[in-house]
Amino acid sequence: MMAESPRRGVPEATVGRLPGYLRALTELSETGRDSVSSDELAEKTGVRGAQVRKDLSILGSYGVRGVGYDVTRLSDQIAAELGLSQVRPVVIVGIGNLGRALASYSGLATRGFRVVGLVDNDPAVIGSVVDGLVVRPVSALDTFTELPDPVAVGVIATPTAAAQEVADLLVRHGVRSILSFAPGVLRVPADVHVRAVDLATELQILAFHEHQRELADEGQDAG
Ligand SMILES: NC(=O)c1ccc[n+]([C@@H]2O[C@H](COP(=O)([O-])OP(=O)(O)OC[C@H]3O[C@@H](n4cnc5c(N)ncnc54)[C@H](O)[C@@H]3O)[C@@H](O)[C@H]2O)c1
Repeated sequence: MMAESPRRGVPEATVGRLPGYLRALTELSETGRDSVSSDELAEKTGVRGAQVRKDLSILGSYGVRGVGYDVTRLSDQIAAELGLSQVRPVVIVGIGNLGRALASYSGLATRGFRVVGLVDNDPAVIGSVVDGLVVRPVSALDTFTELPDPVAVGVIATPTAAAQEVADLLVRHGVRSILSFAPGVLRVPADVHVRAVDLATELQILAFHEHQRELADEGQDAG
């Protein structure tokens, strides 16, 4: 059975496609478009038209025949479903190559997130400034988690060896959503949501497909 998000039975796979629809709708809106058909949304997001219609109907949105979906209304609806109507504070732990790049990534702000804290444990890094924010020691996590608007997402950009320790620390500070860039599995309590971005795994999957193509080509040459 497909996993469902806890609140109202929106399948996890549908949730995973909503950001793509929202990005396409934002682009359309920026070019002054008022409406869009499900087939155009499908083309822009690489999802089948029938799937787009099904996903949107789960949100209670049905296109008008011959007109399609209202771009603004659908964007608002998806943003509300994703909980983007409020800005969510983010703290990044591990301000090395990747942490610095993430801290300066403007796409976070335009998608409803605000980096409020940068944390590292290296005295050589602590005190440096990245995109207007001073890197703080790990002990400063309290400062961010006790804000009136506490940290919603903790991003882990440390080496793998430190990732579990950092995840434990974030959880102890009440962070319930973690995005980890460190390869490997994190053990967290059941009410903590972890998303992992593993670049090396993605590249290895591409390598597998390259390898299959090479084997097929060799087979053809031999035959
Ligand atoms: N750099 C990339 O392009 C890239 C791409 C994909 C994934 N990753 C992954 O992201 C992670 C970071 O990569 P990087 O290249 O930025 O490494 P990096 O070595 O440049 O930076 C890691 C930072 O984490 C800090 N750190 C280490 N232990 C810590 C702890 N316990 N608490 C707080 N800070 C701590 C270090 O002081 C350092 O500043 C790695 O797990 C890596 O595999 C990196």
